[in-house]
Amino acid sequence: MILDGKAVSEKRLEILKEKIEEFGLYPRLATVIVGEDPASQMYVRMKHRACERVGIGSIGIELPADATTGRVLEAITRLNNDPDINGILVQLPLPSGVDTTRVIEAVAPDKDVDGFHPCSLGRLFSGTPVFSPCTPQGIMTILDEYRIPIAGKRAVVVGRSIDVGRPMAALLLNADATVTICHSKTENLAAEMRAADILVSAVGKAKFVGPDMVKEGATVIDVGINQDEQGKLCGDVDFEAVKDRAGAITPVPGGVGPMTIATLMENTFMAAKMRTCDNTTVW
Ligand SMILES: Nc1nc(=O)c2c([nH]1)NC[C@@H]1CN(c3ccc(C(=O)N[C@@H](CCC(=O)O)C(=O)O)cc3)C=[N+]21
Repeated sequence: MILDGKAVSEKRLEILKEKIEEFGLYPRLATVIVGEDPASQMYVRMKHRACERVGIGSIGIELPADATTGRVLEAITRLNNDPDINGILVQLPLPSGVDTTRVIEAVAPDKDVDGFHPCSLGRLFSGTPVFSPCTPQGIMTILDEYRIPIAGKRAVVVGRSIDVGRPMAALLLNADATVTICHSKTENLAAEMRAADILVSAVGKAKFVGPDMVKEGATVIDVGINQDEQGKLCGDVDFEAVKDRAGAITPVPGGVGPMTIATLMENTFMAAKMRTCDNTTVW
């Protein structure tokens, strides 16, 4: 079975659009992009387009590639203090001259729709999440939509980044999976991966996951964004070689990517709702 992230994201965006209307809210997202990396620009454009579609206002802050950390922090402080902005997204990666950790930690936790702030990650790891990072949360949504059982299952996450691997493991653990995190130093990696009922690959290497690493019937989630020999977009998984062995598998494109954006919209709605309706501060 192919897990159609595009279709699930469309469905979730439609539902969200109705909810936003029903609540009479006009959430607003600010994106911050530093430099002119074409891929980053494309992702940010896609995010603004999604905002428009569901009734979220958006503004884009663009800083030059040589902006100092101080200059980026200044922009974030302004957005933190702007009552019209509910969510702040700093597009990653930042240029090497900018201190990414300081920038992430400068975002007000109640506007942290990316879920990368230590407050958000701390909540997630304690099992009381507020904003979960969009890519792993989007993966949970897709597993849920297709009714893939998680509780008690063996989940293996390959990759330990702050934006994908670590929060993915925390979300799966919160859903009662037995979770293993693998990384570049893992011994007997293929054997670890072969034990997985749910295998999440966030490695960044084309055709990294072959059939010898996949248990028959496993659910395979491909977070990779790579290029094949022809320069075509492809994931970490050798899709053609794995698809018949896997019980369920996400394609690239059309799998995890669209879910990331749909989840960002949901997080931004949640940020607006928290401020306007809940009348409580979760922090
Ligand atoms: N602060 C921050 N938050 C992010 O969420 C974030 C980020 N930085 N930096 C970069 C990554 C990457 N990312 C993607 C979003 C959508 C697709 C997506 O929709 N991809 C389409 C294909 C698009 C194409 O044709 O290239 C698909 O897979 O079907 C992919 C990747 C968000 N990221």
